[in-house]
Amino acid sequence: MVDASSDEILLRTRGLTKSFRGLIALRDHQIDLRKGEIVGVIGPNGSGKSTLFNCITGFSKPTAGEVFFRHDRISGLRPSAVVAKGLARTFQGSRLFVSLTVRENVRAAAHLRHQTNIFEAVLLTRRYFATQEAANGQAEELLSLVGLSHHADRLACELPYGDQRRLEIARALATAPDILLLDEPAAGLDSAETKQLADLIRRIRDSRGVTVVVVEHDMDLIMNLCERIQVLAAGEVICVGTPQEVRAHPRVREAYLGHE
Ligand SMILES: Nc1ncnc2c1ncn2[C@@H]1O[C@H](COP(=O)(O)OP(=O)(O)OP(=O)(O)O)[C@@H](O)[C@H]1O
Repeated sequence: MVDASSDEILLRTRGLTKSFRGLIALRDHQIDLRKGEIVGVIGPNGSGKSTLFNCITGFSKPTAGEVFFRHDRISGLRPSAVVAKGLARTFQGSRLFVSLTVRENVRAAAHLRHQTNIFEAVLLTRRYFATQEAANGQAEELLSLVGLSHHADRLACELPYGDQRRLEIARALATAPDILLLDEPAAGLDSAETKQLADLIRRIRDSRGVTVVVVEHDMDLIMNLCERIQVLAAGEVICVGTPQEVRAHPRVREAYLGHE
């Protein structure tokens, strides 16, 4: 069991801004993420939540501002370089390899971490086999963590929707991240599946020490799961606090909770 959260700051954004032809989707964003915390990002549709994830993970180039992971500036890096630093994400829609099995999906992601070069693969070196074995072991461990071991040999496209979402999380974890960013992980899940998801996210943090950021519209999930919540409205941070503080904040009620 890993200590819940520490004072170590893993991720910082400063002045992070993104505009699309004049429309400011994210303005002067700032957050300090502490190691081991579970943080929620909420806000009405179009408030900049996905833009924030895209700017942090290299899928979108910020117009201004910076992102730091530990002491490294990561803004401007390609998505694969951001993953290699230790940040993994899931997307709003499914991005599984539907024609691969569940196990193969996790193995494919593990390659981002356990890299072997083409010569080792052709020459079948000892290091190549060791790397393959490590990736296999890790895939089994992750499938067990997300409760999908019994589906390991099924095609990803055959899984029920809720299982596919958990497979996406296993795939992100296969890159051995320090920070996991989940974009609307509960979308399309029923209330029992959403509860299981919350348990899984807590398990991931508790057993692996992974810091988690969740963008979600499901208020019950956010309020029950997150220790700290940041609220965006029209691209700006309007409040950061505990679930209780956020719930009681007048600007949040006005911008978001009032329109539930
Ligand atoms: N590639 C793009 N080109 C132009 N405008 C964009 C682009 N991506 C996002 N936007 C705009 O930026 C604003 C913020 O969008 P974003 O998707 O970040 O919001 P969101 O909070 O994630 O919304 P939702 O909850 O609906 O997913 C919106 O006005 C959106 O239309």
